[in-house]
Amino acid sequence: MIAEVYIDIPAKPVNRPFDYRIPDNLTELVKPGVRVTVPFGRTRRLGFVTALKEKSEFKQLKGLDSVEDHVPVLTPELIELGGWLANQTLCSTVTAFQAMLPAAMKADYKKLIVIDQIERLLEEDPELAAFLQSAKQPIWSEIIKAHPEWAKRMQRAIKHGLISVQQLVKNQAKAKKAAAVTVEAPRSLLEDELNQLDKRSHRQKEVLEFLLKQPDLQHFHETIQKLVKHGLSREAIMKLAEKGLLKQGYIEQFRDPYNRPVDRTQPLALTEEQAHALEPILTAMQREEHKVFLCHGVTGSGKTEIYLQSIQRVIEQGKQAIVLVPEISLTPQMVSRFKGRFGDHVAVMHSGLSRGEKYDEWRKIREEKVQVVVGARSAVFAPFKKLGLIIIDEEHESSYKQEDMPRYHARDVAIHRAKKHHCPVVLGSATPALESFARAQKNVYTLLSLKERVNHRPLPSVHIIDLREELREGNRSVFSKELLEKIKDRLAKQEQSVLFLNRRGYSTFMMCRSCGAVVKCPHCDISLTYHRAQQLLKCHYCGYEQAVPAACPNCSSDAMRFFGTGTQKVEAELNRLIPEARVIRMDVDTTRKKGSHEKLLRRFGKEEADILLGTQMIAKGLDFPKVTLVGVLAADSLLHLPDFRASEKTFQLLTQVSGRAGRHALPGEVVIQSYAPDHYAVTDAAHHDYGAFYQQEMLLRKRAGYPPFYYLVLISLSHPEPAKAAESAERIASILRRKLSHTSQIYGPVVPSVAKIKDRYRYQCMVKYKREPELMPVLHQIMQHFQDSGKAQLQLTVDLNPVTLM
Ligand SMILES: Nc1ncnc2c1ncn2[C@@H]1O[C@H](COP(=O)(O)OP(=O)(O)OP(=O)(O)O)[C@@H](O)[C@H]1O
Ligand SMILES: [Zn+2]
Ligand SMILES: [Zn+2]
Repeated sequence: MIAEVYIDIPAKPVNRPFDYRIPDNLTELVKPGVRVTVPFGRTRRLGFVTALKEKSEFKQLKGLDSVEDHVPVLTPELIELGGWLANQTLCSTVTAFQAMLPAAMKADYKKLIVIDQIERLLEEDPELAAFLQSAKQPIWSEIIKAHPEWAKRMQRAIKHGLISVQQLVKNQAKAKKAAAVTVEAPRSLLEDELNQLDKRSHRQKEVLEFLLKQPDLQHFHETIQKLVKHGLSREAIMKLAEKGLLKQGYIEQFRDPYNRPVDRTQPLALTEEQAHALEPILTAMQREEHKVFLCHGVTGSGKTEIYLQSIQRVIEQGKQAIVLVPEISLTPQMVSRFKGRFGDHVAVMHSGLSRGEKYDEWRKIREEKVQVVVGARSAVFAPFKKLGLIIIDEEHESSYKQEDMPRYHARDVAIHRAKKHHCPVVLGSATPALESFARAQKNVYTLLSLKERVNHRPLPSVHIIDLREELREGNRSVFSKELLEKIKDRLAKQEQSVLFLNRRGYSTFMMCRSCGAVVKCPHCDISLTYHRAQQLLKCHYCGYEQAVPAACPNCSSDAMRFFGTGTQKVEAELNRLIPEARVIRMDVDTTRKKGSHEKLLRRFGKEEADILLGTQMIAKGLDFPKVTLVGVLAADSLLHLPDFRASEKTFQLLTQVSGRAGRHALPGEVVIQSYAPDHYAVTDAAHHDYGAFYQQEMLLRKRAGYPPFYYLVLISLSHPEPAKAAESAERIASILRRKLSHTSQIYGPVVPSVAKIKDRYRYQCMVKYKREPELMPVLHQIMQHFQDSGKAQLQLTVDLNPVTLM
């Protein structure tokens, strides 16, 4: 038999399978979807088997080395999906496969040292020989780490042909195992032993007595750790094992990242609007019909309950469900809503988990130990075999688009998978992406609307404050008089406030007041950010850091000042203005440590603070009953980004943040401070008017020729030499102009707003099109050409439907 294998070659993607002969002893084990180790060139690499066949067109085939998985890690559906993904996003198939699996499954390439001439080695370097012989698996990098001085000696031994180096492909994916015991002997033998033991062996007696009380002795299988917890003696257990009554073995264990009690919840009686929205979803599931629903419901309208009740039905059908949630709203609060309803049927996947934890959650899915996964973007690849439903909450979130290879959008993958499984997709949001709402308008998606909050709770009333006015009246604080009054009022009433600022750090950048120069990163064309805690200026692209300069690097003036407002500065000002208020600050800096995010929110939930001050990460998913005031400190911080989605993002953010207020019995109020108080993104958000915003924004997009009226492709390249970068960019633009139809518009090449990153000069070309049958073939050609022509220095990326143009 012959296996087709996609090989993990990072440098130069080879986008086709290679044929390998399957040795006789492995025929049973090699199946489509397993990972294998194969010889490739002079090395060994990991690969994915995608198909088996009888014959190959090639003659001299190499054989497979070994098989890494007992159970295929890719299902037939995922193998197909990988091919589709590679084609859609112009990446190699292996890259697509890797994106679908937890990181622990990536190969770990190591160099193993093998002794070839032991006698001569013993003579020449007895110390090294002894060491290598005693090591279980002598790995080059590990030895060098422990004994750097041995590098020379090992190199000499290699030169003399005494030892050699072999490429070893290590499988990082390991299940955690715990020592366990089973009962080997029949009940009668245990009883005999119990009677024979003398007094001094009372610890062994305890173990036997415990075992004899077990109802199903034959299938008894328990970890030693658990038995010891029951008060039994480890030594006694071992003694009984030595006697052959018990047998030692292992139990595979799942690390449980959410190992904490959750209160079980019951389905709520639905409101009329909820029932209306749920019904068509259930019908589609019943009929095994693929449909995409757009559930547009105002904040607090109870979308989550609709998700929960449709998942309930999925489980009853014996099928499985995927729930995608944006990374930052994958809070413990969110997770416990699903765990509370479905308990152990839920796996959770997000970036906060360790490698091992992620791998274990993935295995629970693969081994069908759970029916539901709640996770961030990549959970869309959960290897369920009988998908009954895919839900994407906050479907407008830009984090559903992956920003590196493969550049996929989770929405597209979800719809592709759901088609294969004949099941519905539910996209939910209070502020759907313009593209999605437009599709619903055209009946490509089915619109489900929830116009009211649960139990007719009012949406919060919103006040817009004109910051220019405040400044004219001499108020230089980041707080308008009105907002400050309202915060004090909540404090008096013992209610809570949430303050939102779309920035991080103490101040964003450093500028010279004398000449206007901004301190920039020497490797990237971007201003450095001041980090107060370390007193450093840092680059957010490449990590470069430097001390704060005393004088302007441009004109030597000492008038260097920090500009911009960050959460730290606001916190300091709050402490000054309202010293009695207890403030929790949540931003990248205070939530860096694992679990700190959760801890801060728990404290706020327990009312240990009056004010929650934070960045984006507090904009979503939070649901605290005592929050009656939300303040947005600078609504326009997003509005002026060079991005055609700037207004849409501003509208979405303002609506989401406002939605945190008055979600329970107490009515809520929102204060939006802005330098552009008349901008429709601000006023429409204040009026909770998605419809008006949609109309206005669609008009502008149509005029400017942006999505959803046109599709975009962004082709970006970078090169260490500016001239080479420019030349390649010109070539690409001219290929596009020559080969695409004249209905498509080609822009560029242009230098993007960040002109240089990590000492590489950047160029971009953009294609706008409505229908372009030649697009994919031409893009594939361009990728192929620039990869093959040995231009190793050139980096080229193609981004279809980019979420940002920066
Ligand atoms: N049928 C119901 N009866 C009573 N309470 C409900 C019902 N449905 C939802 N709720 C409650 O209403 C609140 C808001 O619901 P939920 O968080 O699901 O809204 P949402 O639409 O997801 O909001 P957002 O878009 O702001 O996240 C929650 O506290 C939830 O428990
Ligand atoms: Zn200067
Ligand atoms: Zn940099």
